[in-house]
Amino acid sequence: MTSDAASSPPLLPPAARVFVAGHRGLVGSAVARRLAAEGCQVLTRTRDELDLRDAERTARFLRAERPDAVVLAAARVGGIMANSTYPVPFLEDNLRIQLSVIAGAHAADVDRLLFLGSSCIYPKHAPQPIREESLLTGPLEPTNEPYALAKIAGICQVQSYRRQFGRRYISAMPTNLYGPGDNFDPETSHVLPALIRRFHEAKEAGREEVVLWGSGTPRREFLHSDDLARACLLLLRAYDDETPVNVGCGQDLAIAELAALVADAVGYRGRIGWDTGKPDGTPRKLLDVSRLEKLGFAPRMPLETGIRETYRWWLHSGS
Ligand SMILES: NC(=O)C1=CN([C@@H]2O[C@H](COP(=O)(O)OP(=O)(O)OC[C@H]3O[C@@H](n4cnc5c(N)ncnc54)[C@H](OP(=O)(O)O)[C@@H]3O)[C@@H](O)[C@H]2O)C=CC1
Ligand SMILES: C[C@H]1O[C@H](OP(=O)(O)OP(=O)(O)OC[C@H]2O[C@@H](n3cnc4c(=O)[nH]c(N)nc43)[C@H](O)[C@@H]2O)[C@@H](O)[C@@H](O)C1=O
Repeated sequence: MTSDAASSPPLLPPAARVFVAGHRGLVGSAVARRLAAEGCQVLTRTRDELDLRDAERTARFLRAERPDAVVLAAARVGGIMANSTYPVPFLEDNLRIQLSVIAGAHAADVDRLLFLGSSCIYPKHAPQPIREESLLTGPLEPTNEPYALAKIAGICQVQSYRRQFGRRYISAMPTNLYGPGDNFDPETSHVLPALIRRFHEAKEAGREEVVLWGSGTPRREFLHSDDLARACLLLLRAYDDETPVNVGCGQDLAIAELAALVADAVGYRGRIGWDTGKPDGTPRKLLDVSRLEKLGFAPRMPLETGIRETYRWWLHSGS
């Protein structure tokens, strides 16, 4: 599973040049910070400079730059409502980006690539905690099926380049993430930044109730983006197998419990209501992270601290 055989080149050379696709996003920005802190050279392009859905331009860019490795953290991403409202771009943008970047990396003879998937690739009712082996064993959660199918195609693409061409491409499946640089738009974001914003605005306006989506009973696992970035570095350096690797913290909580934590961090003291007309999504999504733990990973950021730091970041970000 791991490979640092003396005969083969290192999976990630010291001071490697790494193209981080999606470097302005939650994940890409954390990965770029981590790579730079560890002495790597980070190569970036904004979406205006290079739309990664454009296969020809992406291939040309990768051939010209020939990085040592690619981290594919560019994607069409969003919370439960964005996924269910815009299924077409969640399917098509992600398929296009993956086709451009993964095929383009191979054509440019880039031998190392990390593809970021998501825990939503697993069946809606997968046994908990979810092992990597649960992939393709049951029906998906309908609210994010197009996105999940695109991500499953990405995993298959990575595995196919390994099998047919011997490429050292790998996939990581992160749990729900949060941190600085997240999307705080109340309609399209994930739950944690949405709650920070909703509670903050209610506190500022002196409102007595905030109504959240769904029943509050679904359970989710949250990992800080800096912890994810450390996991990505570990995988780039030490993992070389076709099985995707789950990335999480190994603990989950109900959305109602998360709401209480966020309200406390923000200082909102009013009531919390639930709009059960809004979707709950998957009832539970807790990853089995034993594969990653065997490589030496342990998360560092406690959820309460991470929420407080992310709230502070957002207050000062002006976003
Ligand atoms: N956030 C989460 O909770 C989770 C995320 N993941 C995975 O992590 C990865 C990154 O997600 P995250 O950082 O949260 O997402 P963000 O939305 O924060 O960032 C996505 C990045 O992709 C870029 N991008 C999107 N479309 C294009 C395009 N056509 N051409 C070039 N760049 C593009 C965006 O550019 P721009 O800045 O210009 O918009 C942005 O920098 C995704 O693969 C996602 O599936 C997995 C599990 C959970
Ligand atoms: C990472 C993952 O993210 C998405 O899946 P999700 O985990 O269901 O995402 P979410 O963060 O949007 O919601 C989590 C829970 O929280 C509840 N909830 C309450 N109040 C708000 C609220 O105000 N906003 C949001 N977004 N959710 C809320 C919401 O009803 C749900 O029960 C996937 O589409 C997929 O893209 C994916 O991979």
